Amino acid sequence: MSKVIRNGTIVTADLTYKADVLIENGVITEIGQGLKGGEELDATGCYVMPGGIDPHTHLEMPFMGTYSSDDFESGTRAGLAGGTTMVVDFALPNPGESLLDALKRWDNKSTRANCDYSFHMAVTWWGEQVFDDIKTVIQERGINTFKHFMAYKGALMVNDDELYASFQRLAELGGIAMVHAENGDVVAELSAKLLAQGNTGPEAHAYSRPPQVEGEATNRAIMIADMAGVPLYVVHTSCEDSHEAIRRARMQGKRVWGEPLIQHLTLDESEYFNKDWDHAARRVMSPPFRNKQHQDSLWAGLQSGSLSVVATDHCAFTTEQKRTGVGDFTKIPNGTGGLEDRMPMLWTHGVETGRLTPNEFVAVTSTNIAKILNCYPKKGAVLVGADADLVVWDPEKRKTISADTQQSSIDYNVFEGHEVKGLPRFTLTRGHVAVHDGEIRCQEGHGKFVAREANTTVNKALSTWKELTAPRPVERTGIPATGV
Ligand SMILES: NC(=O)NCCC(=O)O
Ligand SMILES: [Zn+2]
Ligand SMILES: [Zn+2]
Repeated sequence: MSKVIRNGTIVTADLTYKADVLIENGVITEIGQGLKGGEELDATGCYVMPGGIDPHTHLEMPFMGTYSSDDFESGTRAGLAGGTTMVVDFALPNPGESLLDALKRWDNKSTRANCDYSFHMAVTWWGEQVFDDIKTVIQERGINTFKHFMAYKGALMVNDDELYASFQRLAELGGIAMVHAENGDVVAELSAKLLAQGNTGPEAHAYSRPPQVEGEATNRAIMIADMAGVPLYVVHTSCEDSHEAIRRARMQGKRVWGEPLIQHLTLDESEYFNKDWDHAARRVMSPPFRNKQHQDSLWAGLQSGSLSVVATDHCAFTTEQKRTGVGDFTKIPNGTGGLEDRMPMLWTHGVETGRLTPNEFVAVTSTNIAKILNCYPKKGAVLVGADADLVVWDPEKRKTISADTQQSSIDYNVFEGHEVKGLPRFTLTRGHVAVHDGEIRCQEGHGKFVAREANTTVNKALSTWKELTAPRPVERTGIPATGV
């Protein structure tokens, strides 16, 4: 049955106007005045926006001896409740495992998704197999983004030679490199020293990962990407040190994007000094929360365009899982939740405060990442022919965030007690109304994989420039004879 969203104001990354939206077979088929459809959704007083895309989640992720607790069912349900209609998760090969085998595991997990999803591929080791698999992953599996961990020494971390080899391969095949930018060697040394000095609590997690280690790794990744000629996406940019590197690179014309998280934008390091061990440990993630100056830098980056996307890095562990690290902060599983809260928190602290316009909100929660990932305008747009992944956003609707009412399966929420203003009235995933005025009507398994082709316009521009400016031998006349 067709649906029509009536009486709303459409807000996209660049336009704001009043119109109705007709949806047939999960796709937007008409935008205009006075439209009629089988089912009518009243958007009076609301903004009709592209559904959010969260490009950074870890659902049912094997990590630090356990699995993150939200899976593709509860995670995507949480996303939809907060206006997010697509997630991009990271497929992680074990050391020595082929990328394609890892992808099979992620294919199996994702069958329960309530909304559309895609994958980034992680490069966690390097060898001939990975070199070969990258081609298959890009050309046959529709995945064009590859994440590299510069941290988690002895587990997921790759070294500079591996980064360079992988980045070169991606440049050749039209992929995009992603990095978790922290100097893993220094973090390992600092962690051991802190433990030896008796710093065993969750606050030591923050001491072991100061902004400098993130800034250094970001600069290094930018340099390696530039040498390899590949576009670079820096995940969870948390501080000025890293932002400064990204800002400078962009001003130099390099193709680099930065992704702050809603947690880093709205929560700060004081959380780690809470006397309650559980409170502090629940907020342990990498990079850790920073001080207010770093937060201001991230907001300024979103305002000025030097940072492009707001994500969550949703990787939710229960209190019981966090308690594995009692007595040794290095054993606290790293990760926090946020899928349900990203859009309302960003609206409340961004749009309601005047830091962001509604159009900028759409850009950083949906449209920019759809363009970077190469799934625009199927996703991230309110256009005829686009998927009807939409959120009807009520700017007057309020709630207090609480674990008691959340969709996530964990037993707490890092935003507990925060008041938000601006929430979905309806969330539609390919035309299906998954959230109806506060009621959750998800359909398990409704989500489909979104394939993304390589060689985006940015890849093409960069390779053209690199070819034009490549080192060439100077043609000379009168070369002196050798061996005289
Ligand atoms: N961020 C975090 O602490 N956990 C998830 C894995 C990662 O992205 O580093
Ligand atoms: Zn990371
Ligand atoms: Zn992550």
